[in-house]
Amino acid sequence: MVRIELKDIYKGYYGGKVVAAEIEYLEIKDKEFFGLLGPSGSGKTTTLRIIAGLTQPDRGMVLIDGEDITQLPPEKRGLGMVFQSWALFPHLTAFENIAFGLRLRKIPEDEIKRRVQWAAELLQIQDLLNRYPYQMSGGQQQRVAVARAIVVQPRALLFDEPLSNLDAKLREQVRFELRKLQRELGITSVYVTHDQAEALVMCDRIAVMNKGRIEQIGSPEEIYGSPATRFVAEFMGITTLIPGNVLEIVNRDKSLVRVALEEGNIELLARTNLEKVTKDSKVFLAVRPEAVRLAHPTETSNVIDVKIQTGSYLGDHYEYIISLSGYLIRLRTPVNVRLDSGSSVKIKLEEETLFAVPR
Ligand SMILES: Nc1ncnc2c1ncn2[C@@H]1O[C@H](COP(=O)(O)OP(=O)(O)OP(=O)(O)O)[C@@H](O)[C@H]1O
Repeated sequence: MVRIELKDIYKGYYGGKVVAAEIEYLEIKDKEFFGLLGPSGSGKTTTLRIIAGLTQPDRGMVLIDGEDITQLPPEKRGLGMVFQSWALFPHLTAFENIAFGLRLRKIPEDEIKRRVQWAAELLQIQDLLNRYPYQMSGGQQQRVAVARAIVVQPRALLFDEPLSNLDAKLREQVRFELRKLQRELGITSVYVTHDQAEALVMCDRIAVMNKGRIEQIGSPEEIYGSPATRFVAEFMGITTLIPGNVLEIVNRDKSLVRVALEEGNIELLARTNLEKVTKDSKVFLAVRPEAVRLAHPTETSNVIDVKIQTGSYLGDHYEYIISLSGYLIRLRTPVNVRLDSGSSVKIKLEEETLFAVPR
């Protein structure tokens, strides 16, 4: 079992002007694939380096399975790392790159051969073991870097944007392979990325970071579907936030509230987090394109009249811009449904997909 905890961590630079990481408590569970997600400079790498022992925190503790390892040097923590740059040794073959950590540990030669073979098979790079890094593609080098990290049988794996040097198509493929490998090995992993989609498809849980602090921890569904703060809502790709006030709690079990938008005399039902939002709370209604569609004639709940402003053809659908309470939102329709600019339509805003975020 390998469980990682951070307690009361603080790391600042320039006399505290820059807070690189400030984390009250974070637990990464056994066998979990845990994502640290946030924009550039939000403290993801600092947090990962503190776990690795490459950065010493100003304050706080790092624990593995309850044991305080804060003072332990990186090489004694038993953690495997895969970096963005992969950092393969250019003058060593794939085999020697993978074997490097084993040689440092003075493992006998036949055991080294066996273990490198094991890692190479897992990553399907058996045929590449005699090649030098310059003789391999980016994706192949990346596999060698992962093989090198797992061959020492680390207690946990730490990834820092390991796929960012790969093109989009390969990145998608390797995401699934990495995740499959992690499951097979049952190894606790921490994965740093600034890519929302990557975090959503790969991780069991995600911590969204902003300015060194964790804004929200949750499953991909929770982070995407129930953002706890405005920052998370915007970072996870919600295009429009419309100010409103909560009139009433409509259904506690479904976390459904009625929100009055500040402009335009419009009331809408939306989901929210009832631990943070109560009657009369000021909120933003977070509207994603997938919450908006044309209303069926018989629908009445969350249906409003709007005017189409402009439209664009996007190959597999149309996208129209409409104004809601003075804010622009998107309406998507299939290519067989064409609407004219200036025409009036009824749209439905799905209660289940609309989310009210505390303001
Ligand atoms: N060694 C350092 N000296 C000074 N400031 C630093 C140092 N390391 C990190 N910082 C600052 O701490 C903050 C967090 O940096 P960090 O690298 O952890 O962010 P990040 O989320 O990993 O960003 P990126 O995605 O760009 O790598 C940034 O403002 C950064 O400039």
